[in-house]
Amino acid sequence: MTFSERLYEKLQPIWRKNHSHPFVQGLGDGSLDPDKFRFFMIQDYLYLIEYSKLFALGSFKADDVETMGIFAKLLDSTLNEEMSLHRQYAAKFGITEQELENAKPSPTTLAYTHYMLHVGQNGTLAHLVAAILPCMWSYWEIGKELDEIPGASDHDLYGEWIRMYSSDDFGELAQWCIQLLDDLTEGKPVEELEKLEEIFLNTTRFEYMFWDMAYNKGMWPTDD
Ligand SMILES: Cc1ncc(CO)c(N)n1
Repeated sequence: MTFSERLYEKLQPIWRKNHSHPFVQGLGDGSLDPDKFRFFMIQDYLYLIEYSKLFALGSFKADDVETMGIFAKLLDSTLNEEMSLHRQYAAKFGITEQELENAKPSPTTLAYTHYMLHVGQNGTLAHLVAAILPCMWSYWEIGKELDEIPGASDHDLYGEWIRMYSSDDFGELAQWCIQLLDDLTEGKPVEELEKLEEIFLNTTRFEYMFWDMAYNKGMWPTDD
């Protein structure tokens, strides 16, 4: 069993919670309140700005030019392809680019991105990959699962999101990252694997918190 297979098997209970969250279920059956989706896409835009910096860090930490190049491709595809989806949705919701740039992160967006950046800046390349992998892997899995629902990927509001995350292009990047984690953990001592598993678990948990934050439009409880 590879390290990624071990992680996937062990964390299935949390992954199933993510997949069955009412926000995700609402994307699939089209019942999601558009206002919740609007909140989600703004927070996700802010999230991806910070998340993309991890790919720049990955390129810096990589030991070979090929891996550097793929992290550079991940940086480009996130900033210029994945986030173009958010800019298009923002336009649909009448949100200007200025509003998008001026939006403020929720506590969950702040905690999730800062956790990944902390791990990415202070850890090894394997730590960085363990931190970023639940993000792309779980969205690819969720995208494929929703795409199986008849008509879901044709929904006038949520269809484009489902098509993006169920696409072969997005899946290829997720699969590359899965393979990279397995390559980086080959022959590693059990203590190192346990540390990587903890990082992967934490960002898997943050994925659930992000769905929940979006569904409840959770901002700072102390603010009006
Ligand atoms: C919170 C979150 N997780 C994963 C992805 C996939 O890139 C995303 N866009 N946002």
